[in-house]
Amino acid sequence: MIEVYAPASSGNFAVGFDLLGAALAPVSGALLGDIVAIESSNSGQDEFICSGKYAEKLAGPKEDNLAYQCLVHFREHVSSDMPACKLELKKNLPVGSGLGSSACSVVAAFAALDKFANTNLSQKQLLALMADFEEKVSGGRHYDNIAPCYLGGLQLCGDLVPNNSLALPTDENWQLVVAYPGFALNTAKARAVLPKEVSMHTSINYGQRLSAFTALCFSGQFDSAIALMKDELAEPYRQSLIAGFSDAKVALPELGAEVVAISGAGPTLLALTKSETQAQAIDAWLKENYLNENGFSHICKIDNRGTRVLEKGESDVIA
Ligand SMILES: Nc1ncnc2c1ncn2[C@@H]1O[C@H](COP(=O)(O)OP(=O)(O)O)[C@@H](O)[C@H]1O
Ligand SMILES: N[C@@H](CCOP(=O)(O)O)C(=O)O
Repeated sequence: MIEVYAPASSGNFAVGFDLLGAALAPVSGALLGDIVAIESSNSGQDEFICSGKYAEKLAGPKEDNLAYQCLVHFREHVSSDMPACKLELKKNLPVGSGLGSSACSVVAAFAALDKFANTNLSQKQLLALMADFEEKVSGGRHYDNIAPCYLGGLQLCGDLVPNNSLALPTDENWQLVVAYPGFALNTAKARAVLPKEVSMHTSINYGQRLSAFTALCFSGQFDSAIALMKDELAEPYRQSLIAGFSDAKVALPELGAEVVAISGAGPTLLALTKSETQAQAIDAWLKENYLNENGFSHICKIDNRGTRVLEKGESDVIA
């Protein structure tokens, strides 16, 4: 049996709407992401199981589940002679969270199928397959969850980027606090509130911020880079969809947060600081003030490993 883990990711990373995203690893060492287990099927037919903490949100027909759709697509279009398999999605991320939940299932499923069938697809082929599925559910073609989820790190990604993704250097001191408030916000819905067009001024600001952020990361000037982490494209239109976000945006800088942003399309909040003590204070404030009984908050670092095959026993500690 092969078990493939795909980490949660934070799309946009404040400064790169649809073009920048980071993979996340809780400092506790626990896994925050979906797992796909795949093995040969004894029945001679493909089998699908969805388990895990958030499986009940995907309790409908298996045909509605992205991981099952990946299996069907892979057999029809990539490897028709692949042996019959039993594929289990362990759904450990909440759906509609802003942590790249749909990307996580898609990436884990395709990576597991590629390994099981020994198809050895290239990075470009896999990312293209993954982006097709992300596009179907979210209402826009964006790589800012699938690329970091698959490759790890902080990725600048898009159709015009060579191989669709380029890893940026990051500061080892970054502490990323991600707080999921416990309710869902559908990505397609959060994209529908965005303006279809933006002004020349806004476009130029966006280009400046993202290009300067990228150049500063490459020259190791991380403090200047994070000073540019501002989202003028999506946050102004989305913040009213996220109860508590505006209050957190005011409160968290007083606790040392250098950036407070919406993670992906929300409702997860992303806060960045360089101090462990401040990260703990931010995490405590969010637990007290931002979450309902279904929410969670984790202090994370950037996950530089991305999607990977788990060793035996490694899947035991789920965040
Ligand atoms: N395995 C899966 N993981 C996540 N979402 C799935 C999965 N299978 C189907 N879906 C559907 O895809 C949609 C994903 O919603 P979206 O808001 O894009 O999630 P997220 O922002 O967490 O990626 C939901 O309608 C959900 O029911
Ligand atoms: N760039 C996308 C990111 C969506 O991330 P998700 O985790 O909410 O699916 C957007 O902002 O719409």
